[in-house]
Amino acid sequence: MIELQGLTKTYAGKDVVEEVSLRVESGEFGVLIGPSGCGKSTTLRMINRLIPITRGRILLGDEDVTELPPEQLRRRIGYAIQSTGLFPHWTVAENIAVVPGLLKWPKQRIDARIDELLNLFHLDAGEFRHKYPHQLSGGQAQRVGVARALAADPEALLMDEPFGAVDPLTRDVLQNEMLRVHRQTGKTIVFVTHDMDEALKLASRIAILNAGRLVQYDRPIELLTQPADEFVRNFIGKADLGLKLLSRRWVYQYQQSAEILEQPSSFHHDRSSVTHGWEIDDQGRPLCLHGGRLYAEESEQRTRVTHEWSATPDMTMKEALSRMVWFRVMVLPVLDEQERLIGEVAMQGVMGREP
Ligand SMILES: Nc1ncnc2c1ncn2[C@@H]1O[C@H](COP(=O)(O)OP(=O)(O)OP(=O)(O)O)[C@@H](O)[C@H]1O
Repeated sequence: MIELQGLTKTYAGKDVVEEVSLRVESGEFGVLIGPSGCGKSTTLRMINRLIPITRGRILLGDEDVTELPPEQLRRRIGYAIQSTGLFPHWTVAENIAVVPGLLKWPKQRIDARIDELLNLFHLDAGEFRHKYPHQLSGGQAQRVGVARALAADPEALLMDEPFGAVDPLTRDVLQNEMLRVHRQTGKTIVFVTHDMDEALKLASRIAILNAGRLVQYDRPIELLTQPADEFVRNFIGKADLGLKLLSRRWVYQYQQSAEILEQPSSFHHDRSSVTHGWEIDDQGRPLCLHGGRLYAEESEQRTRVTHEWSATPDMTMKEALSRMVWFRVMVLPVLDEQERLIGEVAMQGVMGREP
């Protein structure tokens, strides 16, 4: 747990962070967001004492961080930043080993930890251990940066716009990995971003700062449905509120059972309704959708299931809806890890309930 109590930072007589109080519970994913210059990074850097506090207190568990010895602070709080901060003349393994080395872990334990972390981020240890930062793509370097922050198994992880510098596709992949790693490790995270979509996707709680002050600290859904004031409403962006809500909903919440056709060849679409069914192979993987197209004249067509044209339970409903629109279908198959059909998610299901 990390708790800020009346946290204040003053530069040249001006409060750039002013009386900020909030609590990120153990295992929570807290996000700090706000316009440029609102004090996000300053707040984050006070937590690990890179910047001295002017007033107020920060607790890690029930201990005041200003009273922790530096090596304890390094072990208990990991830190990852946008530019990764990897040492360019050190290999990936040497970079990850920095804090465990400072803590004088035995070599064997450090080696095992490096492999474990590279695996966690789906980087092949044999291949990546010996690479130098310039031999990595932006996304790979970012993974190594986060792996390094996790090296000594800290209870909390601070991240300052870690995915700010990568392209949108890689960013999406890294965000998904971050969610998975958060689920797997249960770390308490404080994450700074200026991207509302990123915040809504990752956060269990979002703190909105404006000019050094905390304006609202809430769960994403509450922020979207009950913004504290006009500033928050504008900051969230009114335009695609419905889609933003769906970015906080997951396919498994909308998943329904799928009808499997015993005799696909005899399937005939009834034009008055949107009935449809799935043809599967002997492994249970979907081959085709019969019916279920967006337009009536297409409704008798069979649609071959492809990897892109499907959903997984942990996909956001925004992504699922986007795929339905793109592929002009009313329904997507939901697949398990072996790509077997475990259900379906339908456009009607999205429309038929409150977001
Ligand atoms: N060392 C410093 N001396 C004086 N003022 C500073 C210093 N560091 C930051 N500031 C000021 O404090 C305010 C908050 O800065 P901070 O970097 O925390 O903002 P931010 O919300 O992280 O912004 P961004 O999204 O642009 O990174 C800004 O107005 C900045 O100019």
